[in-house]
This record gives sequence, C-alpha cells and structure tokens, in this order.
Amino acid sequence: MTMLHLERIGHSFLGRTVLDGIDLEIAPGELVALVGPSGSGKSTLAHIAAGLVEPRQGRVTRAYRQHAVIFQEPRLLPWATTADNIAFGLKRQRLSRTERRERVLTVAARVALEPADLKKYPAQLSGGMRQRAAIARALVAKPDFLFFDEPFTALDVALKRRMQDIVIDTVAASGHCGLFITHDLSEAVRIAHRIVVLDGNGHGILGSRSVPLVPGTRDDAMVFETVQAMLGHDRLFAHVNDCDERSVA
Ligand SMILES: Nc1ncnc2c1ncn2[C@@H]1O[C@H](COP(=O)(O)OP(=O)(O)OP(=O)(O)O)[C@@H](O)[C@H]1O
Repeated sequence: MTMLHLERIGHSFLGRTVLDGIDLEIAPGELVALVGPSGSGKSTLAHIAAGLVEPRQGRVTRAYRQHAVIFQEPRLLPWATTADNIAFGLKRQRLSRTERRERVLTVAARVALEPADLKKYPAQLSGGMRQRAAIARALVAKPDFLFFDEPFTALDVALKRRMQDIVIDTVAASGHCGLFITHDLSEAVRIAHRIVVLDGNGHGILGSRSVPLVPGTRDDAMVFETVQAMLGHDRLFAHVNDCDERSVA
C-alpha cells in the first residue's frame, strides 16, 4: 500500500524546468527525507505533493486522511495567543470549547510548551517556542501525513535536536508518514527511514537509500559514521551539498 504516490511529476517556472519525471512512493509508517542540492526543487516537489502547487505534468495520489505542512517560518498569527494559534488548526472541526481546549493542552504538552506559554503572543516566545507552536498547530487536527519543508534550518544545534526528537516521537513512533525536506544529511540520517536524493539539474530522483536502524534508536556515532560513509563513498550523495548559482545573488 502507498500513502502518497507521485507519478511522472514535472514542473517549470518561467520556462525553466525545475522538476522532470519524478516518481516517489511513501509507504504507511514511513518517514522519507528528501535531500538534494540547493535549488534542485525540493520545496517545489513538497508543495506539489501537499497540493499547494499544481504540477505542470504528472499525477499525485493521496491515500491518507489528512495532512499538515510545517514550514521553515512558523507563520503564526501575531495578534493571537499561542493557544489560539494552535487552535487555528482545528478551525474546520466542530468541537465544543472544552474539547478544543483539551486538544490544545494535550498537543502543547507533546511539544513541551507550558500552559503559561499558551497565554503569550508570538512576539513573547523564543524562536524555538514559535516553531514548537507551529508544530502543535499542525498536529492538533491529528493529521496522518506530515510535510516538513526545512522546518529547523534557522534553529541552533541544540534546539534542532529537540525538534527532531519531537518529529521522531510524533511521526515515526505513532505510525504516521511524512516527507521531510532538508539539506542537512545528518538530520535526514537521524530522523528518516529512507533518504531520497533529487538531482540538481531537473533530471528527477537519482536514487534512494534506506537508513539502518529505526529512527529514535540511532546514536550520534552512528549518525556521524553513516553521513561520512554516504559523503565519502556513495556517489548518490556526491552533489547534495552543491548550490544552484542561479539562486545566489
Ligand atoms: N514561485 C517561483 N517562481 C519562480 N521560480 C521559482 C519559484 N519557486 C521556486 N523557484 C525556482 O525553482 C527552483 C527550485 O526551487 P525550490 O525552492 O523548490 O528548491 P529547493 O531545492 O527547495 O532549494 P533550497 O534547498 O535552496 O531551499 C529554484 O531555482 C527557484 O529559484
């Protein structure tokens, strides 16, 4: 069974091909990390998969019930409290005020936000707390598929790890699926079941590698050695750290 199926996806911007002939399947319970050179179209592919962008070619088939997208910027409403921002994820659900409050409190605890934080406005939160609030807003509606578009790029190393642990706990351990865009191979090795590599010249997916062990059981030494082996000996990863010079000012 496939929860997300991308078939022959193609896309271009202003006549320039960004994606061509992309095929990707994500199985139940699978968290897939998508890596590739800067400007290779990772975000565009995630946005197409999530229905935010209509592809020029190809077909997207979704077998899951509901998805949520977590972006690099938390995108919280500045005039609403943290609790109201999280509850925004429930706007399409008919719930009593009590149910709504309980759902917000439960999901806030999962991302380690204190009840006192819920009364604060986004400007009163740290960058990490804002990103946790954004994750809580995504999780509160109980999606069974999560899209992550480089969500932790702007965070410092310690905070990034905490966020990755939340992803592992909430996605991998709960049996849901996800597509996680990142340009950080260590992050991909730490959290994903499988890493898919996108070509930098619009030639589709170069290949994929299953990551040994289960997310949440990999220690730092294993992550480090796996990344070194990928970058040093596996040609699939030869260009993942390249940069598209057209996107550099
Ligand atoms: N709305 C848009 N209009 C025109 N060009 C765009 C648009 N969105 C993306 N592009 C271009 O498409 C290419 C792929 O962009 P995309 O953001 O998908 O790549 P990416 O792999 O996620 O990059 P990065 O790792 O740097 O975030 C880039 O050259 C980018 O400039």
